[in-house]
Amino acid sequence: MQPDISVKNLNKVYEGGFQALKNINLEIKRGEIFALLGPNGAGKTTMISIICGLANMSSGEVKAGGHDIVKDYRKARELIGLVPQELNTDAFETVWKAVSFSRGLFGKAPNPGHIEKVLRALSLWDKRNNRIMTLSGGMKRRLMIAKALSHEPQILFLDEPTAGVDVELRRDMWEMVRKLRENGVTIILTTHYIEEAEEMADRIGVIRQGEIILVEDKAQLMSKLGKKELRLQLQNRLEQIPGQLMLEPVELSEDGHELIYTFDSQQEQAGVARLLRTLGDLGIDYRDLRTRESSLEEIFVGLVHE
Ligand SMILES: Nc1ncnc2c1ncn2[C@@H]1O[C@H](COP(=O)(O)OP(=O)(O)OP(=O)(O)O)[C@@H](O)[C@H]1O
Repeated sequence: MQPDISVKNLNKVYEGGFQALKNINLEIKRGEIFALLGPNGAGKTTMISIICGLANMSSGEVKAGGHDIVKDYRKARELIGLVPQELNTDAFETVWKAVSFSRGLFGKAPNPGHIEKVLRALSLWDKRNNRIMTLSGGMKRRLMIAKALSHEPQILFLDEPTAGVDVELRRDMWEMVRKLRENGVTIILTTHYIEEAEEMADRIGVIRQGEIILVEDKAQLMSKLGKKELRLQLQNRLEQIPGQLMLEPVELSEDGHELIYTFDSQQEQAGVARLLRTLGDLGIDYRDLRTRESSLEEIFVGLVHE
């Protein structure tokens, strides 16, 4: 199946000469949730703006649903909904009008049935006659999504959908995004919140200083780059790591009561067996043994600081 979004050799050089995107290549599959993760200023918004037709690329080729976003602008744009970081709608407008108007911008015939469905799905139906200025912050966020869905897009971009949102609303948003995906919408979200990518994404792309440094299935990423840690609580305090363990990836806790052994998730368990055997040979007893896997956050921090 052709990808919903295909980006080839995309470059963006801003006026003044700053290169915000460097030869980006990326394909987004139909029906997936793709999280684009990167630190401040990495180029996430720039990339989304180009794909959504709000900014020009310097070179490269981008297609949405097979349509070139420059040569076949209208067809490509019709397929895409964008939830920007900030709401840009007249505060005096009503919810119903704002969402209906958004649909009209795409040249689509009015469809009150669809607008009603979207507003109900986003729990905004009761507020349809309210002016936007009377909505709470969370409702305004949902309104932005409603506007983006007004023209029935196949692909939805969410630019930091939960920045500054409380935990409860964040969970609601996640739930909503999942429902959209169930209905066949392809979703690309940018986020600073690694927790969000971990919770939601099927695949993750990491962008750093304008370059995509990795694209991977979430599960594979976590098993490939994740580390495991084995902590042994010692029966008796150690002054230092015994010579026999010097070549192993072992650390001694500051108080001397714990040995910490770190290994790659993918690595076979042979190292652990060897460690435990050596401890047995040395007569070092332990009371307790715990393992821990690194979170996506640790993987991400490791990646962007490499
Ligand atoms: N209009 C512009 N002119 C010049 N440089 C720009 C312009 N817009 C963005 N940049 C620069 O391009 C880089 C990427 O910015 P962008 O907003 O795409 O990053 P981001 O990953 O979305 O960051 P954040 O997470 O902070 O939103 C930054 O260094 C930024 O200063």
